Amino acid sequence: MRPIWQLIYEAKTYYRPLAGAVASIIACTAMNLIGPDLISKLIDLLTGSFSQGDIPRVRDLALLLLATFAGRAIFRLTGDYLAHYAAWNIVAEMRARVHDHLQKLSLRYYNDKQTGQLMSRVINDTAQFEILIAHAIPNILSSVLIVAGVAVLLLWISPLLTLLTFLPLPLILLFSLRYGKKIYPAYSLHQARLGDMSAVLHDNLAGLREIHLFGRQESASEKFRAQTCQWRDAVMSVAWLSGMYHPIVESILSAGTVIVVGIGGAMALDGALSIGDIVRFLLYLSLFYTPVTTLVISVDSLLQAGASAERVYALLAADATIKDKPDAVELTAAQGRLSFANVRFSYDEKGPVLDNISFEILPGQMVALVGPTGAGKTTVASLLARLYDPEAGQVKLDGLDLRDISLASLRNQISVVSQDVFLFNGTIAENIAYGKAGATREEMMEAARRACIHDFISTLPQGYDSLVGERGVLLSGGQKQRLAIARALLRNTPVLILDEATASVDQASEAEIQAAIQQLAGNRTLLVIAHRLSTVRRAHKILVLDQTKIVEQGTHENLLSQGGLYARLCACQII
Ligand SMILES: Nc1ncnc2c1ncn2[C@@H]1O[C@H](COP(=O)(O)OP(=O)(O)OP(=O)(O)O)[C@@H](O)[C@H]1O
Repeated sequence: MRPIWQLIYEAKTYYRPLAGAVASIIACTAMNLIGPDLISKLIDLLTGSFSQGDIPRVRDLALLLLATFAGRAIFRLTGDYLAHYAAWNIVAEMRARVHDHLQKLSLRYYNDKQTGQLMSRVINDTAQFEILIAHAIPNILSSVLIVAGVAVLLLWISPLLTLLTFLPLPLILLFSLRYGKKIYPAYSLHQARLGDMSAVLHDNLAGLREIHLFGRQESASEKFRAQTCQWRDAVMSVAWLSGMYHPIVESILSAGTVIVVGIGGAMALDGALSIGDIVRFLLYLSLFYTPVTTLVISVDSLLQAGASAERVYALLAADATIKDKPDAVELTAAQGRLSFANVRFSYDEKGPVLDNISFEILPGQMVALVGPTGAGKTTVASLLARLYDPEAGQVKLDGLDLRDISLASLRNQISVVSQDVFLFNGTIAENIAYGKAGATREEMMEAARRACIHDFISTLPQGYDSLVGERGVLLSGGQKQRLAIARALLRNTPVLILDEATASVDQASEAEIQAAIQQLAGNRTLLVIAHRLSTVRRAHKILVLDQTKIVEQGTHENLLSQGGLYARLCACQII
């Protein structure tokens, strides 16, 4: 229940509409309670010594009843609107908050998470808050008010009959407590299964190309179907529990009606109660049963929202490990001196990916990082951009430990073109300008020219305003890479890291891009990670990474003459 209290506490920003909703609920309850009283008065009048002179009283009672019903409708509408207004605002804010938190969390957090699962928390779990705020809590409030009001009125009509009618209530309470214990885990499981199903759906849609290429549509369908079956089973277990609960509660409650009809009828015959009182008692009793059932359903929703709130707050409690120190330095224009000092880094308990790595890249130098696949080259780039922090040692820019520099200012000094280019669904211009807000068309075109993509863009009917499709599906791998290079060049940062940035580009274009990038070296620091060693021959220094260590470093000629790993790698590529 703690997450529910936390959510209710956080809803305080909407106290005005919520207070309005509460006031409307109270007014609506009052209207509900007045109705049976007016009807029984009418019956008393009609079954008593009714005369023509009583007609105005009948008319007044009817008009009052009409006003009560109209008032009830107006207050219900107002309460409903205000509660929904607050609820949907809270859901929207919560979704934005969870999204923003996800943006802040370090990459390490995502290592063991599935995108679909996280999407389910942002969309499905937060949707439960609307049910809580606009339905469960107002229903609980109005039910409690009606139950309390009706109990007082019933006691007032006949204390004996009331006590007899309420005999089954402790049974319902006991039963409800046991039910709560069973249904809460069932709701948690339901939300978890919903998350699993979203995760598989996300994988199957994102990996559609691979599914087609490997002819795995059937296995993808089976996987999704299996997940839907698990979700269905979880929903069915919730449906079974709540489906069983409601008829049982109703049956216990209906014992009350039997008692009123039997014992109340006998009391009326004895003259201890009037027919009007019996009718009033029965009308109030029917008012009493509905809220008791509603209360149960609402407690259900409350528990379901509790399970969702728990999942959402667990996500919000995850701490961003990569964050600014309170006294972080704002770097405005870095010189671009990069260094690793005895750096050790592991992704998990499997052991270090980098161990005791030290090197320095001077401003304006072009340094290449080469090595076998999986040696840790991309990891070096990630540490330089502070996507991760080292376990031991220091990564520095201009002699400052990256942990002492504000993240925003650090990222303003470094551009990284990654192996896997990600383009956003939008136009080519939007994707190039992504790295520099407010870039002019001219600047964008200049960057595109340097990345050898301008000519291609010019052939498109809509030029720079052409759409790239989701994740850039409308472009080839090489075109995407060139766009990503243009995006990085436009930023014009003192440090540029190219991680296999030209791997999908044909050799002629690669030579052109290399020449353009080479021109950049001199006034910026360049770290080039490449498998195609022909692209790194002119580097000031080549670092050779293998099995967590830098095993060789020097110029192309030096390293070739040493006849070590670099020479062997070059021999394989016959450069
Ligand atoms: N997010 C991650 N979680 C766990 N292990 C990872 C993660 N990313 C990379 N690794 C592991 O770290 C090691 C180094 O990976 P890295 O991507 O840095 O190698 P690389 O030299 O860039 O490889 P390649 O040349 O194939 O791109 C690999 O063994 C890889 O399996």
